[in-house]
Amino acid sequence: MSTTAPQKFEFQAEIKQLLDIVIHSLYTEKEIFIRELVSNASDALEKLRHLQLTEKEIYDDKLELEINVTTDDKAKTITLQDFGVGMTRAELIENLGTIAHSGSKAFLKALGEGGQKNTNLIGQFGVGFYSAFMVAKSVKVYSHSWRLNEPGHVWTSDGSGSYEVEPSEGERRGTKIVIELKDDCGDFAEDWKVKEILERYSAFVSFPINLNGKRVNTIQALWLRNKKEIKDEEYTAFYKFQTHAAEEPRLRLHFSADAPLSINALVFVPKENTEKLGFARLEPAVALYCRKVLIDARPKDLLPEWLRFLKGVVDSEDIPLNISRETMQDKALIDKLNKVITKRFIKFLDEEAQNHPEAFNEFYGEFGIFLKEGAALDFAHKDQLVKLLRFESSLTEKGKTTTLADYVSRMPAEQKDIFYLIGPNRAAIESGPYLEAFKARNLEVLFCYESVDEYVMNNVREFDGKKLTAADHADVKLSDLPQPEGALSEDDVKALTKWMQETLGQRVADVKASDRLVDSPVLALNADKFTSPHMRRMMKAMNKDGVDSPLRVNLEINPRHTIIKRLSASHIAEPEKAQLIAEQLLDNALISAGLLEDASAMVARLNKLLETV
Ligand SMILES: Nc1ncnc2c1ncn2[C@@H]1O[C@H](COP(=O)(O)OP(=O)(O)OP(=O)(O)O)[C@@H](O)[C@H]1O
Repeated sequence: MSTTAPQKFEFQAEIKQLLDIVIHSLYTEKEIFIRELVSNASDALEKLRHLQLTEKEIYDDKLELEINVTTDDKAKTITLQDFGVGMTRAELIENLGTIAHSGSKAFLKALGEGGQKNTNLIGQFGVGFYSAFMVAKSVKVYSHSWRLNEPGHVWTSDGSGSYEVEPSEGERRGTKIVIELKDDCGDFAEDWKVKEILERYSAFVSFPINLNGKRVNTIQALWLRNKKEIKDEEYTAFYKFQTHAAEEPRLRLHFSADAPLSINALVFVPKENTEKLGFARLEPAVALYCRKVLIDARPKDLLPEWLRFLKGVVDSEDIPLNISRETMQDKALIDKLNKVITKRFIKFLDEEAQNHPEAFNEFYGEFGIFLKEGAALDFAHKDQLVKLLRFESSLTEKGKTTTLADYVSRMPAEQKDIFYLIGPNRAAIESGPYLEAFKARNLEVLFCYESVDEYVMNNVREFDGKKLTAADHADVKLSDLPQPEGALSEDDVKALTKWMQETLGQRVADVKASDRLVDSPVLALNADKFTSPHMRRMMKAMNKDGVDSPLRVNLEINPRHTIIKRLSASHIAEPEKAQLIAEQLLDNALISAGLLEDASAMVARLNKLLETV
């Protein structure tokens, strides 16, 4: 048969099935057809660039390697033209009439497994060239191969089961796809609409994209360039473009890997942690690209939750372009990417901590809470993350911090646990009664000021084989100190604690002499093993059930303290005043523990006590 007359072909059965679904699905994100066609155009240009290195004779060789998109809002058409490799007649038939590409095959396979009800699968795969039929009444593909002696052809179809191919005179090299839009898809013939879509999906495509004669993509895909050749200003400009930030980034990591996956990543830590400022929980903002084409701007599982503060781009050639923006089909692949990037980012933080401790500490002050979250919840990375945690301690200056490893290196041989205290700030912890027993025994205590710290410490549980232990926990056993002179006798202590127990009634579970107290008269330890003082405070604040029960504490008294000695001497002779003092001592202990829940009785009591002076 002559090849000059139009020739009609039936689509392969699978393509018919595919087209039927593409056309009839109510898939909402129709706009992705632009991404798919631009991506095909970019591939065709890339292939041509390679051919130019090896081939002497290329048809229409002077053409710019660019993509031109034009819209006609009167005729309701959109046209995408590239000056890439183009297709011969045989290639048009082979590539556009039979099921060639892997995405469509995977789509049909998944469809076969789930039946027709799975038509929404189309959103999960993308179907390359055929996505044009989501919006098209008809599609014309004009193409001229790069080969000199191949004439140009036009491929035409309305997607209903057959297509035609006929010669077309005067074609430039490459491919021009003219889409006559369906009536309800007229938007895609509007310049502003197409501009927005191109900017979103194709901003970094390496060939110029012109829309109605105007260049759309001007930013380079920085992440694919050699980092030695990139200036700081370029990184900053890219960061600002990508994140719409006004400020420079705080830290950046640019890396590539070939195994186990091919990855190019450029991620940034912003200046500020907006969650800390009270803004909403951050959403994932490291976009996933495949060879410069956007796959998903906010992929959910690309990074662990605790890395949600990172911004930037991850590009992997291993990702099939038709993976969806909505649901990542290839979970195993995303998991692999997640592992590689997380591991690399933790290593980067480790290096920062070693090489730029000041910058790291500033970062930690702003974003440390995310590392804590990771240490508590990300089991796979817990061990590495715990090493990055920093705390003030009883041995650091105010504002200076220690690592757990350094703490352990300072531990005396007989110390088994790593001790910590939770409090609103350094002054509160230092002036409280809990620290003094540890100080007297030269035991270092970590200071924790953030509300998540208790949760973190409970989840982390141990470091380097040493248990993390709250220093205000009733179970902590400390070594004996030499008894100073002038303490109450054992009998006096017995009598006083018995009397206090009776006097304070339900408010205390137990009263006993303390081996912890050095300078303070009393100390309250939580009698409830399961709800720490800090947890109780938080639960109260959140109005949680189970904290309505009256608080009961173990009260410890210091038999060497003047107030206690006086109380011992006077409680029989002046029972009324002694009762006021005992109650006030309990309230003082509760204040130090952050457990005083109702201060109203205290004022009246203090006034009464003052009257006795
Ligand atoms: N603009 C173009 N220039 C040259 N060849 C093209 C062009 N568009 C499509 N093709 C050819 O048609 C084939 C089928 O395209 P289609 O978009 O369906 O799948 P694909 O591009 O191979 O796969 P994927 O979309 O997964 O990358 C391509 O492999 C390519 O050979």
